[in-house]
Amino acid sequence: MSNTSESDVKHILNFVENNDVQFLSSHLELKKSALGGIGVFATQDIEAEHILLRVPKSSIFTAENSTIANALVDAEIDGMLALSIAFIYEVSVFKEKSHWFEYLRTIKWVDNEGQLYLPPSYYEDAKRKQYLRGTTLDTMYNGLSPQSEVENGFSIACDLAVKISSEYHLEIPKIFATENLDDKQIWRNLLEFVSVGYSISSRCFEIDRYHQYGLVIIADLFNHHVTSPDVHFESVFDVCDKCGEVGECGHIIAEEKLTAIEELQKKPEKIGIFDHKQLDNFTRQLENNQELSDDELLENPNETFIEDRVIQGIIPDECVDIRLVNNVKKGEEIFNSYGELSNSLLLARYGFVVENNPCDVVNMADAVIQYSRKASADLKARIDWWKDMGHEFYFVWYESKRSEEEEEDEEEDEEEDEEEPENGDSRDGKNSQDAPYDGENIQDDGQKEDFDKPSKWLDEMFIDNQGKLTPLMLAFVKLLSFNKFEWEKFYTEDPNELWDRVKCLELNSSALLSNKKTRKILEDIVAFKAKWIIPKDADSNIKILLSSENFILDQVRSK
Ligand SMILES: C[S@@+](CC[C@H](N)C(=O)[O-])C[C@H]1O[C@@H](n2cnc3c(N)ncnc32)[C@H](O)[C@@H]1O
Repeated sequence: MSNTSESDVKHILNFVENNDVQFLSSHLELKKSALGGIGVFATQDIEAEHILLRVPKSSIFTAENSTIANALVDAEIDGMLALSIAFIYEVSVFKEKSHWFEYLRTIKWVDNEGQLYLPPSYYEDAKRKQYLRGTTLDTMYNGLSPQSEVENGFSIACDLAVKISSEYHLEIPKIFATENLDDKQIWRNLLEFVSVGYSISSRCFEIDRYHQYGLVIIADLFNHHVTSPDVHFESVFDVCDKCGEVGECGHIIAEEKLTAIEELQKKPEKIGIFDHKQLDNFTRQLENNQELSDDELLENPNETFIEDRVIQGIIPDECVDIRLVNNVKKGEEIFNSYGELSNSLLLARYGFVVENNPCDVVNMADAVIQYSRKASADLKARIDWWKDMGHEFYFVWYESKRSEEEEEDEEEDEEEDEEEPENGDSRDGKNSQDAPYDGENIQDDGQKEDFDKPSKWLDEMFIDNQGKLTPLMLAFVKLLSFNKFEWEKFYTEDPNELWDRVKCLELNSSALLSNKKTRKILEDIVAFKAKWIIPKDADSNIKILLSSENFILDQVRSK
């Protein structure tokens, strides 16, 4: 989808040269990849742990670093929306005058034929959309419906452009100049806005609490590998969200001072009357700490950077790094991972899919609904119970059991690690372009909501690439397999009793398959999923996505 052309590599390298970016050019080259666009390739063998790229946060394109940063802050616009608006101003208003132009000009949102890159929710060809109806992209992520967040974002951006024009006398970017346009023309502008957002979010990284999302030169050229990524994106994420400082800064001191005042005022009986001297001592202590941590930062050595062009005075914690985690051989393409993403999510966020994607899944929501409609009154009662309360209880029980097991594993690992030396790297591994195409809507895995999810109980019904059911779907099948007596014995709406009972719903995949009754229930549900007929005239992304769903369901059918 969003691919860089070979002729743009020189602009990228110019920007690198002029912006204190450390790039291991002695061992790497940017050239055409078989996957499309540009990729990053090794020109010599490189061992794991080397840093391939170090970019000061001040050289990352973020809303905070952009020319219109103040206007965005004043308007309280942040996240991906701020990044998209800032990008549009740099490339369409400031152009050559922009500090960022040499880099941002290389980011395309239209293809060579002038067609906009659009996510499935905004495909203009109705047939293309139709081919994806009923797929996981549709049923699990609602990824074929226009996104209200994007459309609200567009209207916020248009209003802001008018405000900026009157306050700062800046021209209104064409994309936001909607006054006097008819609905059709406004829709075209909206589509272009969607396309810009889709393109930049397919290559942006989560930087830190201050910058939020940003475009990191060269880091955004690594293509995605599902199973064995070679690099890791590293950034100190926990910085002051007001100024971006690592460690104690004036804002944090002020915040801690405020908290201290509140604490002192809250507990007069313990601490006595509010004591200014006590508080000033506390503040001085914090200020001293800050000086200390600044010194520490300056001393931070840079051992693994093998580039000859090491720039003096760069503070590693104020940079983001791309670190190699695998050994790579001369001539190989070096890959990042954008996350363990199904084809539906890859298509929605990045505009491509992967053949034989081990992270692919098929959502069974539609089949479960149809199965439920045809079920007997007895089974319907169980399904209603599961929908109303069962799945929530089971989810909480299952998660707590899993975290207990993880804690036990960690304790065991810690015991084993006690003899081994520590790595010492405190940087966050905010890996990959795990960020959204529409900014506020598609989000980091597990942290925020993906699109408008239909309903959690259905959302958890899916089958993975190995033909395995999710724990909640397994439990659902087990519930349906109870005979009348077992169900009556199990059924309760008393939360205290339920906590103890839900554990008997636990089932694993091999137990499901070895039991005739549970296997039959699964077959009955899967029977509501028709096999996709692969349309000859569909594009390759659609063909791969549909074939992958067929492959996953065939595995269940054949068992
Ligand atoms: C962050 S960019 C990577 C660099 C990109 N190749 C370029 O030329 O700018 C992400 C885009 O690269 C392409 N891409 C990355 N990994 C891919 C893969 N495994 N298969 C197909 N396309 C991929 C997609 O077009 C995606 O939207």
